[in-house]
Amino acid sequence: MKRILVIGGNGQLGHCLQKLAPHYHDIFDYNFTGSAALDITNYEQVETVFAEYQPDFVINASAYTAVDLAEKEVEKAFAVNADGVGNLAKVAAQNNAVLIHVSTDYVFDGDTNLSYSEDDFTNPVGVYGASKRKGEELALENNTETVILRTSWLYSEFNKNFVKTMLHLFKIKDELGIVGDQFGQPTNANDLAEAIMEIISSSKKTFGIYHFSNYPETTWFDFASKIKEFSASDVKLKAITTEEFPTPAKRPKRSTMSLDKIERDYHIEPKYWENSLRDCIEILKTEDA
Ligand SMILES: NC(=O)C1=CN([C@@H]2O[C@H](COP(=O)(O)OP(=O)(O)OC[C@H]3O[C@@H](n4cnc5c(N)ncnc54)[C@H](OP(=O)(O)O)[C@@H]3O)[C@@H](O)[C@H]2O)C=CC1
Ligand SMILES: Cc1cn([C@H]2C[C@H](O)[C@@H](COP(=O)(O)OP(=O)(O)O[C@H]3O[C@@H](C)C(=O)[C@@H](O)[C@H]3O)O2)c(=O)[nH]c1=O
Repeated sequence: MKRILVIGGNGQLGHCLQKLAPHYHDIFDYNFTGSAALDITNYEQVETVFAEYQPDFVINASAYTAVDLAEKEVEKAFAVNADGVGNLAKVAAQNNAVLIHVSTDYVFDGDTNLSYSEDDFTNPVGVYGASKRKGEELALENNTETVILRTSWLYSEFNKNFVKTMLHLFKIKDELGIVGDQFGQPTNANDLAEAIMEIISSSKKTFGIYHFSNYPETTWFDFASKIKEFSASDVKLKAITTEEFPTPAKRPKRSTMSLDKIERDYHIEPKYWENSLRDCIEILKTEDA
């Protein structure tokens, strides 16, 4: 049986992978680790866990994801998102393990009207994006058998994310201003977990960078408006500009990614974000009931 080591098992994506694991228990053995058991910034610890478990595949679902705080905690963001990823890639290569690493649309500056393809120029506008881009480079340099999945605007029923923040704010506010001039593609992390497992299960693997998200593009305001509709909230939403919602970190204006390559190489078809959002809100409603 092939072995999968999941790093960041307690995170949002980690939880989605755990939820999906029973579907694959006949084919794969899993080891889910949190940062207490495996801190990827600690090279010796990475080596020890690999030596003990001997994984065939490593899914890196761990990251420093606090976009605004990263502007202050630069070293911490780079330690996890860059150096830690380099550690994983090196040790994975020494152990002949395939690395599936997750990255972000925030590696792009967003100053475009086109969808980004995988080999487009990166130019992060914040520390989080810069640290994730460095992580991509270190992953590819240190392990030729690396698949990088860049995704965007991730949410799910687990952990902290935009959908859960909105649902909380809808309960405590009468009116909310939401940025309507930043464009991107929301992605249900459960769909990302499925894509990762399809790639791992695929008999023919191609490596390198792939984009994966739900589609088509939208704005944070339109995304919030659908969250309001699906949750039957009567909060009042107002579209505002980026300038009207100042944040410590700059965010890309339009980070929409083309999804053609993953469809061509792995036959993974993109899903409509509205359908995936509806699924998530239905789950959250039953949890709330
Ligand atoms: N969230 C989003 O909107 C988006 C996320 N992404 C990317 O998707 C991936 C998954 O994100 P998501 O699930 O939302 O992230 P979360 O913030 O929910 O989870 C990240 C996990 O990383 C773990 N972690 C942090 N530091 C370390 C470390 N030094 N060693 C080991 N583990 C560590 C934490 O573990 P513990 O809890 O055990 O401390 C945490 O559970 C990340 O690569 C992220 O950059 C891409 C686009 C959008
Ligand atoms: C809470 C809130 C946010 N916003 C805006 C701020 C920002 O421009 C946008 C999204 O806010 P957030 O801070 O929740 O999202 P943010 O942390 O920027 O989300 C990003 O996270 C990282 C990890 C990624 O990799 C990205 O793909 C992306 O998902 O919504 C409002 O306009 N009104 C509000 O009330």
